[in-house]
Amino acid sequence: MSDLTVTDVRLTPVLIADPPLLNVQGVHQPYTPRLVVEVVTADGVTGVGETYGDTKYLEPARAYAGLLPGHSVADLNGLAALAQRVAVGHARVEHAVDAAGLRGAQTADKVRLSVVSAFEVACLDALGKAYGQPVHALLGGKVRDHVEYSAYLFHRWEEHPDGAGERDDWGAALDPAGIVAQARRFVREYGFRSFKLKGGVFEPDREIAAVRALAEAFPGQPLRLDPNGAWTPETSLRVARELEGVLEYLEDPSPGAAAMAEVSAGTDVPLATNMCVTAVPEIREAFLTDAVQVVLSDHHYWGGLRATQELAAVCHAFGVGLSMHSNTHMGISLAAMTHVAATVPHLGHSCDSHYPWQTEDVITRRHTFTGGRLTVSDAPGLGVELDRDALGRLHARWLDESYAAMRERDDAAAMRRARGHETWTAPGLPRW
Ligand SMILES: O=C([O-])C(=O)C[C@H](O)[C@@H](O)C(=O)[O-]
Ligand SMILES: [Mg+2]
Repeated sequence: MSDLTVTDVRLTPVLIADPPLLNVQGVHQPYTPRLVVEVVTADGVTGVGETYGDTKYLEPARAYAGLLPGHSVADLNGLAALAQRVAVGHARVEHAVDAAGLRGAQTADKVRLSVVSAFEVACLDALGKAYGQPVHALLGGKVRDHVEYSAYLFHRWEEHPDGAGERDDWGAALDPAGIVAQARRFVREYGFRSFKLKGGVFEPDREIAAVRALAEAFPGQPLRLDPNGAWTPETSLRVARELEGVLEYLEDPSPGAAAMAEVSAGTDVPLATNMCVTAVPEIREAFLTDAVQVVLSDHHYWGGLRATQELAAVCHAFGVGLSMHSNTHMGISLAAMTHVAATVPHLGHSCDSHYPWQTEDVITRRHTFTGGRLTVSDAPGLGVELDRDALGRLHARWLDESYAAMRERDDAAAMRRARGHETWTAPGLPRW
C-alpha cells in the first residue's frame, strides 16, 4: 500500500501567449496568467493541476498549499473544508465582475472553489498514478471513449497592438467572411463539427450576419452565439427570433438570471449559461424560473471534477442540459475536462475549449483533436506529463518584471493599449 500523504506542494505561476481575441470586455492581452499546481506524496508520486493565475487566486492558493502537507491525496472530500480556512482578499472580489471570465458577481467562495479545483485535479492525478488508474476510473468510469469539442470562434485582430506578444498566422477576423474563414480552418485542422461564436463585440446585426454566414457554410451543423450578457432582453428576443432554427443554443444573451428568465419566456431557442449559474447558490433561482435550458459546466468554477459530476446530476434532475465552458487554459486543464466529460452520461452538447488558440503548454505532448474529438486517456492519472523546461520558460516570463502588467488578466486594459481605444472602459451590461 503506497503512502498517499502529501509531503510537498509546488505552485508555479506562468504567463502563456494568447492571441488578440475580442469579447465584450475588450481584447485578450498578449499573455495570460495561469497557475500550475503540483502535489507530491510521501512515495514521491507527483500530481498536477491548473487554474487561474491572477493574484486573487495565487494568494489563496499559496495559503492553501501551506495547509495541504499531511493531508492524503485520497481525502478528496476534505479539500473543500480545508479551503474554508483560507482567507480571500475581499477587497479584490466582492461585487467586482471578473475582468476576463464573466462569471457573474465574484465572491470569496467562487475564488476558493477555483483554487480548490486545481488541487483536486492534482490529487486525483497523484492518486491515479499511485493506483495505476486513469482519473476517469477514479470518478466512476468513462461512459464514452471520445469527448467532442466545438470550434471556439472569435472576432480578432491580426496581431496585438505594437506587435506585442507572439504572432500567429490566423489573420484578422472582423466580419462574417473572416469568421467563416476561421471556422473552415478549424474544420480543416481539427475536424470540429460544431461552432461557437463569441459575440458581444459588434452590434447585434453584424453578429447575426456572421451566424447566418456560418449556417450557410456549414448547413445543419450546431451553431452557438455567446455575447456574454451584452444585450437587453428585448434585443435578445429580437436576435432569438432572427436566428430561430439556426442556433443550437443562445448563450448568456442577457446578464443575470432574471433577465435570462424574461428572454426564455419569449423564445423557443434554448438558452445556455456560464454566467448566471456558476455556483451552487445560483442554481435554484435559474432552474425554478426556467431561465436556462443548458448549463456550461466548468470544473474551475465548481471546485473540481467531482463537483462537476454533482452539477451534472442536478441538471439532469431538472431536465436542464449540460455543456462545458472553457477559458484560456493549457493541456493539464484540457485533460481534466476530458476525463470528467467522459464520465457524465447526459452530456448532450460538444464542449468548449480555447485550447487551439493556446500555442504554449507545459505538457510534453500536446492534445490532438481528431474529428473534433479527443480520445479519453486510459493512462494512470490525467495521462499528461509535465515538460519542466517549458514550465521553467513560462515561469521565467512570469517573473520577468517587463511582463508584470500581464500577471493580472484584464481585457479592458488590453483594449486601452490599442490605438484608437485609449479611453475604452468595459461597457456596462447590457450594452445593446
Ligand atoms: O463562454 C464564455 O462566456 C467564455 O469563454 C468567457 C471567456 O472569458 C471568453 O469570453 C473569453 O475568453 O474572451
Ligand atoms: Mg459563455
